[in-house]
Formats: sequence, structure tokens, C-alpha cells
Amino acid sequence: MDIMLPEGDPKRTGEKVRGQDPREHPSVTLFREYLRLKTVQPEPNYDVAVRFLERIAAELGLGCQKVEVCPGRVVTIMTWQGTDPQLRSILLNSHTDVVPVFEEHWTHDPFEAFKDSQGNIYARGAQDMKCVSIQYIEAIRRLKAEGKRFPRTVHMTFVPDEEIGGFKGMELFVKRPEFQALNVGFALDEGLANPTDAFTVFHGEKCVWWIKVKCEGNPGHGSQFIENTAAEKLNRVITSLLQYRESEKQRLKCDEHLTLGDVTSLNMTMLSGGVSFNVVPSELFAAFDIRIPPTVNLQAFEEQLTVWCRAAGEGVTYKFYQKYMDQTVTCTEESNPWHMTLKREIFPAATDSRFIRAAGHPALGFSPMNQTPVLLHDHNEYLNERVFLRGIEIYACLLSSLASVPPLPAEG
Ligand SMILES: CSCC[C@H](NC(C)=O)C(=O)O
Ligand SMILES: [Zn+2]
Ligand SMILES: [Zn+2]
Repeated sequence: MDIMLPEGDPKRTGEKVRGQDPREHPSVTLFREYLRLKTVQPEPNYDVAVRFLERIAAELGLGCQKVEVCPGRVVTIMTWQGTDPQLRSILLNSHTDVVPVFEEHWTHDPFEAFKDSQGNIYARGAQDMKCVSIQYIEAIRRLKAEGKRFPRTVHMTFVPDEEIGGFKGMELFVKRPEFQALNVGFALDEGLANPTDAFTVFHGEKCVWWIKVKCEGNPGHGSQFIENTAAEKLNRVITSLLQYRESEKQRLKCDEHLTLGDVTSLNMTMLSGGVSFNVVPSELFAAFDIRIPPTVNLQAFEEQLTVWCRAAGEGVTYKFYQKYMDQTVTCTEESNPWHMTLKREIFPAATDSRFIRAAGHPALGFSPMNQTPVLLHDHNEYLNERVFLRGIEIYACLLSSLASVPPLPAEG
């Protein structure tokens, strides 16, 4: 993709110059302002984000609607009306929350949005995904300033709680009449940075399964050889699951055509149980985070889990804490009118776009960050300001095309 770097002209028509530093591009200044808002889990300050977004909507002359999907959880919608509002719209989705930080591991305050001499901006949310929210906004600001209008309406949705599963955010919102009223034709949501020159788009996601295996066994004194202990059974379960993990890891390693999105990942993430050093416990637990690609038969996979548990002995059971079953992927064939030519993968984790796809709308995950290490959820998350600014250009191009897609047969 060949994209011109935007010129850093802060004096755009009708716009207040927001920066403290007159040499800083105002889009970067706005990005850094957003990064300073503490929408950090587990107690995000959503009020301050909603006020920030309302101010921007007013500045840009965009419609602004707030939908409280459950108490304290507001979805903010900004709308740029198309010239043919009957047509299906373009949805640009982003989440407003960010994951927690281990401040002691950061070289700069993660909520200061410090910019170093190379233009790297350090902050929680720099990649995931406050950059994208501001890039959507700034792309629309630019297109409007150029006097552009497009047939299709563009909606930007800013949703809460994605980082904790989206259950009080997008999952509820897609079931609301306000979402139906958006008449979505095509959606964009977050992707991942790419350390090379390439950009990646994600047309589907793996299904998240979180299971806790419970192993029951005979209790007794810690000095004895008790038969059929919970620990022996747990050992067998862990061995079976980690052997499977290893085989999937090798499959990925040995086939250059596969990405992480194409194989099942599995990790043991928690262990619990026991009461005392000298008491053989009657119960032990292991929790697993399993991510299953859309090509895997979920019923067959669950059958395999049951076989492993049964083979570990009597009293070995598992319980689901997360069992996502929708394997919808978005078609990216040439015949698809929304087609974009970029490298296509399955997203290795879960985003809110799974709810959009499950609601029947095509959705792609895309964050325009190339030449950037993947630092989402990591210490010292950063994004370079030039990459950020180029992303605005990219969205302006993309949006011009998407919002101009001619009426589809179903749209009359
Ligand atoms: C299943 S809800 C948790 C969502 C989270 N998303 C990301 C992008 O980290 C994850 O995949 O763990
Ligand atoms: Zn995210
Ligand atoms: Zn995240």
C-alpha cells in the first residue's frame, strides 16, 4: 500500500489549535490527550472519555448519540450522514477501555503519553486501541475539511469493557434497537501492529474456550502412598493437554504458510487446591485458556477434551467459563463488494468484532501500524507519531472507498 505522509499543518480551517507545542501535529496532540484519560480496567473512568468524545463530535459537527447498555456502560456513537442514507452504513468500532499496567516496569508514566526524541509515544492504549479511535476521528475531520461527502453514512462507535470480554459492552449493544438502526453494511475494528512493512487484516477470530478441570481423589495423610490421588489425575490431564499444545506448536513451526490464527493454542493459566502441606487434598483444579481456529470442528474438539478427562481417572470433570461457538468469518473474495487487498489472517485472540460478525455483518480487524513491534497489553506500549499520522491517511483512503461502494443488489 503506497501512502503519502500527511503534512503537519496545524492551521486547518475552522479548527482550534489544541497543542501546547506548535510544532506538534494537532492530531498527535489529540491522541496524547485521549491517552491521558484513565479508562483503565478494572475501574475505568468512562465519564471522562464520553465527555471527550462528545466535545469532538460537537467540534466536527457530527451527530452524537449515547446508549447506556447497562448501568455505567455507555456506547457513544458519532455519525457522519451520507448523501444516500438509505444505503447500508460503514461502522468504525473502537473500545474506550485499556488494560491495567505494572507501573514499575514502565520507563515513563503510562498515562502521561510521553513522546521521546524519535517521536515514540509511550502510553497504555497507544496501540490498543486509542490510536485507532483518534485515527478514525482525524480521517473524518480531514475528509470533511476537504469538502468530501460520500453516499454511505459512516458511524463511529466507542464501546466500553472490550478488555474484560465485551459482555457489558458490544455483546449487549448488538442486540439493541439502536444498533439495528445503524443499518451496518460493513465494519472495521481493531487488528494488530506488524513489525515488518506489511499491514495485516483479520477476517475472523479464534473461539475462546476457558475451562477449569476439577480432579477428585482420595484424601489422607501426607506421609502415605494414598491410591488414586487428585494430583495423579491432574498430572495425567495436564500431560494430555500439554502434549496437544506441543503438537500444535510444532505444526505452526513446521509450516511457513500457517500463522498463530491457524492452529489451536492452549495454555495452563491457573492451578489451585489443597489445604495443608501434610494433607493429601480431595480436589485439585487447573485452568486452561484454549483458542480454537474457525476451521476446527468444535463438537469433535469437545469430544477430545472429554476423552482426555475420562482417561485421567474417575472424578475428573471440567466446567466452561467461556465457550464461544460462533465461527463466522468475513468473506474477502473478489466478488465481495467491500473487498480490500491486504494480507489476511485469523486474529489469534478475541475482539468485539466477533459480536459484529455473529450479528451477521462483515467485519475486518485492522490497525494501521506497520514497522511497529506488537506491544498490546505489554509494558512500555508505544506508537511512533509518524506511523500514527500515516494511519490517518490510510483510513481517509479506505473510508473514501468504503463509503462510496455503489448500491448492492439487496439495497435496490
Ligand atoms: C474473551 S474476552 C477477552 C478478550 C481478550 N482480547 C484481547 C485482544 O486481548 C482476549 O482475547 O483474551
Ligand atoms: Zn483492543
Ligand atoms: Zn486489548
